[in-house]
Amino acid sequence: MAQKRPARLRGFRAHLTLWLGGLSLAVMLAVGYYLGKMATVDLTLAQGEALYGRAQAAALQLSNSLKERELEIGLLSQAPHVARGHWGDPDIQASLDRRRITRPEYAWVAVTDARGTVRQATQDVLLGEDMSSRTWFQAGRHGVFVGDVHEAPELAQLLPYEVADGEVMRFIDVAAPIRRNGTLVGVAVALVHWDWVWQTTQRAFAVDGASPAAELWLVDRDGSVLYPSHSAGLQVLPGWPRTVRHQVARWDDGRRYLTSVAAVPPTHGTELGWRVLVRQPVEYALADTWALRNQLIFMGLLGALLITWVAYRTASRMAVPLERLTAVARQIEAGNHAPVFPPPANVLEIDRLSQSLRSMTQTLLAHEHELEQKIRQRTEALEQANAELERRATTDPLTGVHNRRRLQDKLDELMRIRQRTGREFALLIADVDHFKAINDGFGHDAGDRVLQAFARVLQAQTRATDFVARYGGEEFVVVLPETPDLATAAQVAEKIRQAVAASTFPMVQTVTLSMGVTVSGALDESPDTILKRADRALYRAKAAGRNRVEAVPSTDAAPS
Ligand SMILES: Nc1nc2c(ncn2[C@@H]2O[C@H](COP(=O)(O)OP(=O)(O)OP(=O)(O)O)[C@@H](O)[C@H]2O)c(=O)[nH]1
Repeated sequence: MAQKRPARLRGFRAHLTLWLGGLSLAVMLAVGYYLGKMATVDLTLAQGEALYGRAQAAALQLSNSLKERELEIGLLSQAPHVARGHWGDPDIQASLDRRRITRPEYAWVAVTDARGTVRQATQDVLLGEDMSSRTWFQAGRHGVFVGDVHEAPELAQLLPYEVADGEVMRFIDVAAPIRRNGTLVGVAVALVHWDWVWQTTQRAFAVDGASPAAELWLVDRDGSVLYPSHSAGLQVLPGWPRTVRHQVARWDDGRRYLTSVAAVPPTHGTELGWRVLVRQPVEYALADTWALRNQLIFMGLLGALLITWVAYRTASRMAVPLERLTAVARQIEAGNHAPVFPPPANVLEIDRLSQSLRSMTQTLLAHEHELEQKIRQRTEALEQANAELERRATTDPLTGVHNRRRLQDKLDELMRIRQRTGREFALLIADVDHFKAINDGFGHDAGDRVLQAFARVLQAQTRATDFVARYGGEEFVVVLPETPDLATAAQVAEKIRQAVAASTFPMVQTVTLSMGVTVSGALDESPDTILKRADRALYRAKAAGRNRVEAVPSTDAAPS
């Protein structure tokens, strides 16, 4: 089954940094977002109120401007020389002209009689014309009147006045009744250049440039644009609630504007129902708000970065001693029994870990040392046991000399050496004479003791490099590896024979032996042929009367 791959391991440092960094980023962004939202709402409200204030100021300015005109025409209508109703009076003409000249907003100032015929007029425009059907006349007979803005093409041709390119000359009618002793004798009227009134209003609006890119519009009671004239007639405030002072609205051009609407206060005589509308693109209106929001986001990110950095530093402070401890643990793992532990980290848990690792190492090392001791002791015991086993496996238990199995191995080894080096060796078979009689006469134990003493004599008479083994019963084999010469071998055998004959044995006192001697030769294929040859020589010695040595050369072929 395929093993699941382990997840990629991250260091303590990376873990702590990632977690704290991520957490602080999330918290900072959440707090920043919340604060930003609050600030945005408050600032947007404040901007809206400011814009509304400006719209209101403009509306007031407009209203005041109209009221001034209203007052002026009202005063004109009440002037004694006008109220007398003597329409030929040159003072009336002078009054009219004075107003037009001193106040450029007046396009035309006139007085009519009670029937609506123009009796005096600046520049004699429309003099003698019947104005009884005009709204201003109808309304002006009953009281002071300010009319809506209107165009007057026939008058525009007669009146010299500069208007901006693309603009149409438009006017506001201001009229007031002329009464003498309470009886209507006529109507005083002035056509005020709307353009002038509106520009005055606009100048007041833009006087300090506090609202960049803001536009001032005038809207009538139905929501149709009165000014600027390029948008005249446009419906701009469908569904604008009366109670709402300002709001961010998307306009027909697709842009979003902070928009504010203020009602133009009524004049003394007329409730025009106009409203001043101010709109400012949100990128200008809310620039401060957005800047604050960006600052908050920036501060949040900066804060998160700072916390991440602190987290990284803190994690490093803790990770470094941990990494050092890990290195120490690796040294111990690699067999270093005396690792150098790092200095205290001044962090309780890490120092405790270091202390634990140190004492654990000492305990482990003590155990390891103890284990090594035990292993060494056991190994020694095992080696001794093995040696003892080996000794027992290769030693004759009665006499202590090599046994027949060991003899076989020795002969095999010598045969291999002979094959490789050509070095020959001698082999002697010694047999106690009449041993049966000893057993029979003195008992089996006595026979054993004789055999032990016999083996000791054999060993005493041979060199350390020679090899003595019990071949079986009372037969022993002596191998002389460094004696390739038959005569020398026979001399050694003779020496042994004499030594045995001269020795005193337990119980039986004297013992003799017979020996067969031979040396290995080129024709010998196995140890067996050599043993058989020596045995033949022994047989000869026995046959020749015992207590003697018989030697057979290597070339002596076995009888077929
Ligand atoms: N005590 C004792 N006797 C043994 C041991 N091994 C063999 N014998 C005896 O040795 C005797 C050997 O007798 P034989 O083979 O007849 O030879 P011998 O009596 O020595 O006669 P020759 O060799 O002809 O001189 C036998 O009686 C065996 O029982 C042994 O380990 N201990």
